[in-house]
Amino acid sequence: MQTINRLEDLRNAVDALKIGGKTVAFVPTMGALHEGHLTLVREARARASHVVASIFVNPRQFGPNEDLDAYPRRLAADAALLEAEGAAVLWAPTVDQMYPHGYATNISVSGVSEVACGAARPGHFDGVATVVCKLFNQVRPDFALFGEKDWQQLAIIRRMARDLDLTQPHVSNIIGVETVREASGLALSSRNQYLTEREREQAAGLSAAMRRAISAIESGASVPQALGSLNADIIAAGFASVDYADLRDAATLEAIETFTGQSARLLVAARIGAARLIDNMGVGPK
Ligand SMILES: Nc1ncnc2c1ncn2[C@@H]1O[C@H](COP(=O)(O)OP(=O)(O)OP(=O)(O)O)[C@@H](O)[C@H]1O
Ligand SMILES: CC(C)(CO)[C@@H](O)C(=O)[O-]
Ligand code: BAL
Repeated sequence: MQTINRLEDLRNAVDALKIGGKTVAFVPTMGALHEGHLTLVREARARASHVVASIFVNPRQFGPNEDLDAYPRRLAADAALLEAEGAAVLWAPTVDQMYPHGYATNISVSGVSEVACGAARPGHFDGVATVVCKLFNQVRPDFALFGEKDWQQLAIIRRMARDLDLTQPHVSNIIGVETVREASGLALSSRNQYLTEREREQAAGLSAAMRRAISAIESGASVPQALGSLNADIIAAGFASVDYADLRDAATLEAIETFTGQSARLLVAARIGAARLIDNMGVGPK
């Protein structure tokens, strides 16, 4: 595997990978890799001839009081994991390369970016859309893979690809991969490292509470009532606060007040210890 940190070298490497009509699948990450990321790489390998992964802790998607400085960075260990999974190229640009002096362009996807995590983290999804658009233009992959753990992010990237007529990748080749969980049900996340052992056990209560709320909604309970009980259950599990616990349309993320079997997603963000954890699950037809 080649680790590359100059754009010109990346372009040459990707051109070489594509010789003979070979395909490239791209897995963007912020590093601190875990089994969730590695599952994306395996899925990418199954879909394309070669895999390009990126590691870039993107300052534009962190708010002023968020964990940009504390975010775990361990490039050498991550590179070894990617190499063992058969990735061909690791693209690891610096902040100055991504946003050189004078950089002035922002991509903002309205609607789907404005609710849930977008309301709780102003500017976050502009930062995500902007960096992902740049990464797509830099790598020009045939496929790109994202985790469903970040469901709203995936919906925003698909909206952006559709709206901007992106072809590398085309929106139909932006692939969502099911959330990888610990045996306890806790969704794997780089930010789980901020949890103590006790908080990690308590955090497992989040997915259990979500599953109970989904059963209630699918059995006909009123959505506001089920979400009220879910909030209480999350706090009872040991979380300090709930940023949001919403039932939303799976694609547009519009709020759903009455569940009538439509394709819906239960999305939650809640705080425990030093971590803000997110999770989401499907409701209704799978
Ligand atoms: N548990 C998981 N299952 C599947 N995909 C995942 C999982 N965790 C992260 N991913 C995906 O990996 C990609 C890179 O995510 P990122 O590097 O931000 O990791 P993360 O664990 O989500 O970190 P964070 O703690 O910042 O949310 C994203 O597409 C994300 O959705
Ligand atoms: C997609 C992404 C790599 C953009 O920085 C990031 O938001 C992430 O890791 O989910
Ligand atoms: N995986 C989402 C990236 C973020 O929280 O900034």
